Amino acid sequence: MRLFKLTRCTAANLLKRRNIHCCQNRTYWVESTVLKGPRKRREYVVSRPLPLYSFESVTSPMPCIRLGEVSAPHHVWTLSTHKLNYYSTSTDSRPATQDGVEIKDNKTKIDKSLMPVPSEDIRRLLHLAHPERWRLSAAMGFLVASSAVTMSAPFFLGRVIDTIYTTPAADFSASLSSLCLMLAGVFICGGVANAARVYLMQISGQQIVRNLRESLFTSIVRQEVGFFDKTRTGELINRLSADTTIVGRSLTDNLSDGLRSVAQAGVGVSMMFYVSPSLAAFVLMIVPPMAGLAVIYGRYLRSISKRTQDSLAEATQLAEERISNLRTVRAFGKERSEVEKYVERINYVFQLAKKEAVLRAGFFGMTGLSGNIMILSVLYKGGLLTASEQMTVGELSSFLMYTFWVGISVAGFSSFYSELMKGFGAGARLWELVDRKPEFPLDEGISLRPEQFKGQLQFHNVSFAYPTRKEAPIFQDLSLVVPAGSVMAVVGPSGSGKSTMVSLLLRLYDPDSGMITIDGRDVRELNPYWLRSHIGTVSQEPVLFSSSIAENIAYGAVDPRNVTAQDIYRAAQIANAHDFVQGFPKGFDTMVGEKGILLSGGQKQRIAIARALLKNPKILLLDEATSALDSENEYLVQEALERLMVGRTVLIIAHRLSTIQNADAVAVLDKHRVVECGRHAELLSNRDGLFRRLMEKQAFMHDEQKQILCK
Ligand SMILES: Nc1ncnc2c1ncn2[C@@H]1O[C@H](COP(=O)(O)OP(=O)(O)OP(=O)(O)O)[C@@H](O)[C@H]1O
Repeated sequence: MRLFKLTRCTAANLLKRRNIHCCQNRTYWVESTVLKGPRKRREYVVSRPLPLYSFESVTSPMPCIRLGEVSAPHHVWTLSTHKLNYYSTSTDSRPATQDGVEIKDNKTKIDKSLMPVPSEDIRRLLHLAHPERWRLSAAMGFLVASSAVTMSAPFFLGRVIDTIYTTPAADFSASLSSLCLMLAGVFICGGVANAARVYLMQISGQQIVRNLRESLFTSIVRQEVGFFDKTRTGELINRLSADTTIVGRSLTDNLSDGLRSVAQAGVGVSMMFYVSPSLAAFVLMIVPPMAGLAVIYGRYLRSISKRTQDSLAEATQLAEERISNLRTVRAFGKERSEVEKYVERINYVFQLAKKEAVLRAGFFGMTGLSGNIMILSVLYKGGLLTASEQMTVGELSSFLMYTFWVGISVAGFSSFYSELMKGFGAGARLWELVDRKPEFPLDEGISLRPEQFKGQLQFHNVSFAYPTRKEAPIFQDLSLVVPAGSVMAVVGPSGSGKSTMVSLLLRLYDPDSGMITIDGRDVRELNPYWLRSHIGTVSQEPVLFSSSIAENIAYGAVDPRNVTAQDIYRAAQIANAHDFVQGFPKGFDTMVGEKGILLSGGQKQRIAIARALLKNPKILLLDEATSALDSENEYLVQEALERLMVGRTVLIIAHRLSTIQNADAVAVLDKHRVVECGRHAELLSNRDGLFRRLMEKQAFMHDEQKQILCK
C-alpha cells in the first residue's frame, strides 16, 4: 500500500467533514490506491471514499491510526512529489480558497464524463437494484424464455420453408399443419413470457425510483440550513424528479433490453455459425469496428448528457423561482425579461441537445448502414452458396433472419449502452447528495431530553458569521440572559442580527464560538427534535403549506394525528382566527394556496399563532408583524400574540411601542453585540443611548414617551 502525505489545509478540510479536529503534531496520509488518473498529467480522480490515516510523528508514518473514510468521489487531486492538493471540479470558476482548501483555476478541470465509469458508481447502481433482486431474477427468467422463443423462430421458419420446398405432395398438408401449430404454441408462450418480463421490470423500476427518491429526500431534509443557503431549490427538484427516473430506467427497462440484446446477439451469432460457418465468418467482419464506435459514442454521450442535465436544472431553477414569485415579476413588469432569461437557458439546453442529435444521427446512420450492408452481403454470398447447393433455401432464409436479429440486437445494445451511461451520469449527481453528511446531524448521538424544563435562555459570548459569508461577522462576543417565564424584547437597526438570534436559538446554525444555553445546558447537547418541540415561532411573514387551514394549524402539534377538531377550533379561537375562518364557505377545510397566498397577511399571522398555540411550547420566538397589517388586523394579531405569550419565555423582535413597554426587559443590538439591556423606561432615560435614538427615529412615539424625553 502506498500513502501520500496531505498538506495541512487539505487534511484540515477532510477532517472537518468528519468532525475530527486536525492536530498540529500529527501528519495525515491518504491511501494512493484509490487515486486513478493519467499519471503523466499528475491529476487524479478519487474513485471511491478516501481511506485516511493519521500518524503520531510528523516524520515517521508509524504508528498510525486509520481514521476511516472520507467521501470525496467527485473531486480531483493533483500530485506533487509527496503531497496531494485538492481542487473542486464544480462549475464555480473562481480560483479562490474555500474552507481553507486551495481551488485551482477551472482551466485545469478534467471532464470526468469522458473517463471510464468508476467501479464505485457501478457498485452503487447494482446495490440499488439489490432489494428488487427476486423480481428482477424472475424477469430475467422470462427474458431468457422469450428470447429463446424469438431466437428459435428463424430456425423453425427455415424448416417450414424447406418443408414447403421438399415435402412430397401426399404428406405436405399434415406436416405443414403440425409444424405451424407447434410453432404457434411456442410463439404464444414467448408472448406471455415477454409480457411478464415487461410487467416485472416496470414494477421493479418504479420501486427502485421510489426508494431512490425516499433516500434522496431524506438526505435533503436532513441537511443543515446553511446547505440550502448555498444550493438552489430548482436543482434539488431536478435531482428528485428527472435524475431518479433516469437512474431507475437505466437499471430496469434499459438493463433488460440491453441484456436481451446481448443474449439475442450471442445466440444469433452462434446460430449463424451453426447454419453456415463460412457465411457467418464473412458477414461478421463488420462487427468489431462497430463495437469500438459504440464505446466511443457512449462516452461522449455521457458527457453531453451530464451537461444537458446540469443546464436543464439551471433553467428549471430559474422557472421555479420566477413562477413562485410571479406577483413580483408582474408588479415590476418583468415578464419579457424573465422570458428572455429563461429562453437563454433553454437555448443552451437546445444547443446541447443538437450536439446530442448529431451524435445520435451519425451513430444510428452508421449502424443502419452497416446492418443493410450485412444483409446485402448475406444475400450475395448466400446466393452463391445456394446456387452451388452448399446451402438450402430454408437455411439461407434462417440465416437472413438471424442476421436481421443480430443487427437489431446490436442497435438495441448501442442504445442500451448510451442509456446506461446517462444513468451513470445521473447516478453520480445523486450519490453526491445522498452521501452528503449534514454539518450538524438532526439527532444522531444526541439523546439528552431533560425532564425538568423551565426555559431560561442565555447567550454566552457568542460569535457567529453565516457560512456563506464567513468574512462578515454578525455577532462578536454577544451575551444575553432571558430569565425563564419573562418577555425579552429585542430591538436594533435593520441588519443588526435580530432574526439571526432566532435562527441560532432554533439551532438552524451553530455559533462559531461561545455557546447558547437553555436552563444552563448547551443547546448542542440537547436532542434537536426535543429542543425544537419546546420552541414555538411566529415570524413576520409566516409560511403556510398548500393544504387546508385545519391541516396548517394541526402542523404545530408534535403528533398531528392526535389532534382533534376541538383542539384546532380552540387554538383558532384564542388566536382570533375562528371568526374569519368560519366566514369562509368551506370553514376550516378552506385551502390556503401555495405558501398561504389565498389568505391576507393578518389572517396568515393568526393561523400561524394558532399553529404555535397547538404546539404549546415553553419558549416563544416572535417576530412582530406590524407594518404589513391594517389597524384592525394589527389589533387582532396583537391580542392573539399576548394570549400566546402567557406563561412562556418569550424573545420578541419588537416593533410596537406597547410591546417594548410591556416587556420585562429590552435588549438593544448593534455592532455585533447587545449594547444596552434593561427596562424600557431605564433605557429611555439614557440620553446618549442607542435605544433612545432609535425611539426618536420611530414615528410611533407616544405623547407619554415624549413627556419622559422632555424631563
Ligand atoms: N442566510 C444568510 N446568509 C448570509 N447572510 C445572511 C443570511 N441571513 C441574513 N444574513 C445577513 O445577516 C445580517 C443580519 O440579518 P438579520 O435578518 O438577522 O437582521 P435583522 O436585524 O433581523 O434585520 P431586519 O430588522 O431588517 O429584519 C444581515 O446583514 C443579512 O444580510
